[in-house]
Amino acid sequence: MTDAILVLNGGSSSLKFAVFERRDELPLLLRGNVSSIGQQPRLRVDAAAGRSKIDKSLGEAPIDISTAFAAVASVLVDNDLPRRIDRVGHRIVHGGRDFTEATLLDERTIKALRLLEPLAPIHQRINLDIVALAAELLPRALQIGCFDTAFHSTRPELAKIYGLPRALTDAGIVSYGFHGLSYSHIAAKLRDRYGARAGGRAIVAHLGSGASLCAMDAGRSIATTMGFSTLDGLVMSTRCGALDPGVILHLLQERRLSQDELATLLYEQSGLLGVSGISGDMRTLIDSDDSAAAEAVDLFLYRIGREIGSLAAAMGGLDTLVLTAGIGENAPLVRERICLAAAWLGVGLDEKRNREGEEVVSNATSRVDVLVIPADEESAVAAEMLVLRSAEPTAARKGPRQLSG
Ligand SMILES: Nc1ncnc2c1ncn2[C@@H]1O[C@H](COP(=O)(O)OP(=O)(O)O)[C@@H](O)[C@H]1O
Ligand SMILES: CC(=O)OP(=O)(O)O
Ligand SMILES: [Mg+2]
Repeated sequence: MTDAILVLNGGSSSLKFAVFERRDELPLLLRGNVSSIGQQPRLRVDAAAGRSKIDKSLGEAPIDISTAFAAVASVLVDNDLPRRIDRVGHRIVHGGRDFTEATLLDERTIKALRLLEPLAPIHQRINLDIVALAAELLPRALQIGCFDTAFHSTRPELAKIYGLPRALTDAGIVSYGFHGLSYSHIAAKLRDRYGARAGGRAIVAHLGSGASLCAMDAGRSIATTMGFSTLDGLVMSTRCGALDPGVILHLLQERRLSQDELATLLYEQSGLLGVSGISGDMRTLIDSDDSAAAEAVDLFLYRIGREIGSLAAAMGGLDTLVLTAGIGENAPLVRERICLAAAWLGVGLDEKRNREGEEVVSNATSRVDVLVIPADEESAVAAEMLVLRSAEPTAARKGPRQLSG
């Protein structure tokens, strides 16, 4: 019997996976992840009905995506799941202009998505390599892509265009925004809690290895800190975040960096890692006594504080603040400092609730509800796959446009 959906979510430091029964309520069969892929990888599998939890090291050295996938595949096999899976849903980070809904990943679509690799170099290739690995393991299953960029396609035009000549905007050099599957899951949770207004004017902080903020009005994206590529906005684990474009010109013209050197610098050697010189992992930095580690954490938080002000301005106020993803869910200190930075907007934190990891962490006098909601891109992907009416995707029928000059 084939009745299950496998979801695969390749992030910049992890490969997360979940298996759901293909029914409206999406009962969860199994969930887990390989984390810290570039450092000291670990495999974790949550306990599902009648099965025991796994939490084990995969060695001291970084691993590549096929090794991480092999660990996931062996968990699926051990649980006798491959014979039940007939659809695999993939989180694909960049959908460009054409892919704004769940889409069958046929050869032509994969080719179009490969063209977007330079705009998300530490994700897109890996996401598409995962599609190939999954097709090898489950040759009879449909492979379906769900896109991080799609959720932000509803933003007003002014939130998308840059102050560049019109021809470049027309060629697709616009802001796309990312982490949309995480935001769409949070929007669904806010609707469950508050009804159709979904917490009114909300800022959601997705703080993982990659980090961004999204301003949502009634559950729809109004603005977000990431843009054309996954470099923009906040300071991240190894990515620089927003940067004066003059710095890029300087590095090219005066320092004579090659294109590859520049991409490596901005995507892999900057952010928390570059500023601290120690690590891109927030846990390590919080535990460190080194002043450079403290400065990296300070910069991360300073930029979040400023961007919260900017996004609140875009919505004309703030009713709800949500913290999510690896750092947002697990670092009470980070939550405390974000709430302090947003106190002028009426945010008040209940320190005890925050330390104890409650879902609502705002205090009784706070004008803004502050919530901690676990990121669940896997459920968002599974939900999109359920509503996929036809296996033939609109975007692929239209024929994808390329980003071109
Ligand atoms: N207890 C913790 N305290 C601080 N940071 C944490 C904690 N647990 C996880 N993190 C951080 O979360 C980040 C990874 O988040 P995650 O959302 O899993 O990343 P991604 O999906 O981008 O691979 C890492 O920087 C890690 O240090
Ligand atoms: C888009 C992005 O940065 O994703 P992640 O945080 O999973 O690396
Ligand atoms: Mg992630």
